[in-house]
Amino acid sequence: MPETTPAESTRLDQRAEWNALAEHREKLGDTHLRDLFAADPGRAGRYGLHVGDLYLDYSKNIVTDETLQLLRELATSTGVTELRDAMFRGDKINFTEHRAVLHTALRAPRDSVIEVDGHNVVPDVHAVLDRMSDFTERVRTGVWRGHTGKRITRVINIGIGGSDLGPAMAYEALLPFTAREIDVRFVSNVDGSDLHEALRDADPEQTLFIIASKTFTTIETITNATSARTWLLDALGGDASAVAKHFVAVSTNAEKVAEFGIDTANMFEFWDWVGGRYSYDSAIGLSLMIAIGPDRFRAMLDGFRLMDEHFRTAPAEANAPVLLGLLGIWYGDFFDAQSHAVLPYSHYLSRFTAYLQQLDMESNGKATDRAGRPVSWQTGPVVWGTPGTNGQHAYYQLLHQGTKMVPADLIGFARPAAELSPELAAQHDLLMSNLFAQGQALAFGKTAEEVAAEGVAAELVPHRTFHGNRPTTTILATELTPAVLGQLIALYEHKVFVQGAVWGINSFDQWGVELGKVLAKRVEPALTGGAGVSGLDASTAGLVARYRELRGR
Ligand SMILES: O=P(O)(O)OC[C@H]1O[C@H](O)[C@H](O)[C@@H](O)[C@@H]1O
Repeated sequence: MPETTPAESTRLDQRAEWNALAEHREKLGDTHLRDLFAADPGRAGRYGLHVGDLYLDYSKNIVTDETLQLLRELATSTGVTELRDAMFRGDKINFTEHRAVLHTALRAPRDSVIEVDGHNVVPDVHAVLDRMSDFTERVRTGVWRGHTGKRITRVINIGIGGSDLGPAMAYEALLPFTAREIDVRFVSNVDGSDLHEALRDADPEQTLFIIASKTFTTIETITNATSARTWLLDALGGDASAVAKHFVAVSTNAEKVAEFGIDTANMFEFWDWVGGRYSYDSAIGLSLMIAIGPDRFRAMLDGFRLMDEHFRTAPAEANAPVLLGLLGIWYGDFFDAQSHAVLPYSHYLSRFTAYLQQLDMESNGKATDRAGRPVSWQTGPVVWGTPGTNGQHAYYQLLHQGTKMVPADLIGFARPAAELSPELAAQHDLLMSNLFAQGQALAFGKTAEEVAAEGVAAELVPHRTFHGNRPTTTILATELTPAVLGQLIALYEHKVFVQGAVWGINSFDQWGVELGKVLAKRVEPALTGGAGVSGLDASTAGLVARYRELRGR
């Protein structure tokens, strides 16, 4: 595997392994999960996988042993293993930005050696983790105090995208493990209402802002951070030295942090080999660490590491990220599925799918292969979903009887969250019975004969029939702990990796977000009234003119 631009290679859809899958798909035709289960009593047991605290049941996927074998052959021929090893080794596989992709180094053991340009990055990772732990302890125990000597009771993380979604998701996920005396908030939107709500009942003397931005140039974050500083200084009598006690930064860009006015002694560093959407276990997780404490943060890192090791060492047939990645390719490219639903049966995972949207869609939403050619196959799916039972009473109708195939992951936990009362904990069985029932209904449906046998009027039978054959993978974990969350996130990180590798795209750049940013900069002066509207297309110019009129400008 070359370190920079990959050489021209056979196009994915011209590979023999791809064609073999296409033929196999044709032969499979309308084979129903009902037939697959009837023909193979051992299927459920065989298509199950234990990794750490997770159990994956993938038997409700429209696959046979042959399908899985052919998919693995595709993975082999497209060099997934080689690219994986190159990633773990620190090669610059993000070749459009000349960067290594080493989020796995963020959870590497202290004594391991991972080099980027001849420099071992592991001691740097642990030095920052140690500084984060020390700072966290000082905030949590009240040793770190605000400018006027009061304890910190509110932490506001200001960041967006990868500098927001990870800690915000994990904070929700691990709420039962958080120190409730510190209220942690996340502000991302440049809509002033977001910061307004976080500040509404905040005491400036007791508020700590974490300005989280890899580049420290992101307009939304810098704008919100500037407003937050004004709010603080206005409240504390304009003494600029107050900033040092109320603002810390998380970034790769010390120069910009200093320029903003935050002392780099109060900066927690990470590095360009950590992609934004892969960064929440770096210093970007500082807000989370303050919420759950350093020990639980490290337990979460252990969970990530467990999955890293599994991905690095398990054979393809028993490798969970490989398996999930290949199943997604199977549906996207051979069944024309356009989306993938992630449906957690846990209230605490309410932001989980939003987090995965960036992880997956920013990574694999690409249409140019690594050799610079347009792809002629499907790449990343639209990822969507919300917590389980709520979705059942909203959009599951389409999952069951709509015209689209939506493969789904159903995620559930054997034990309820630790702090529930016995009465509320007892509701867990009902929650989980819904998860199991949905997987069953989606896979097996209900035939017209079965409906008719229940005495349903003939004209209603077609309406009440469920075709079934809608694939799901069930991920069952013991309990939503920090370690389990780490395992789950790393599972999806590596799944996304496998898919990008097979599709032959660079999963680690994100040029697609640039154009809108550039245009926004061009449009803004026209909105505020100073500049004319020249250079805009007719539709946009019309909208701008209308906006100005409505604002009385
Ligand atoms: O952390 P920052 O540099 O502020 O970037 C925040 C986000 O903005 C960008 O638009 C990227 O698309 C994201 O990948 C990134 O996570």
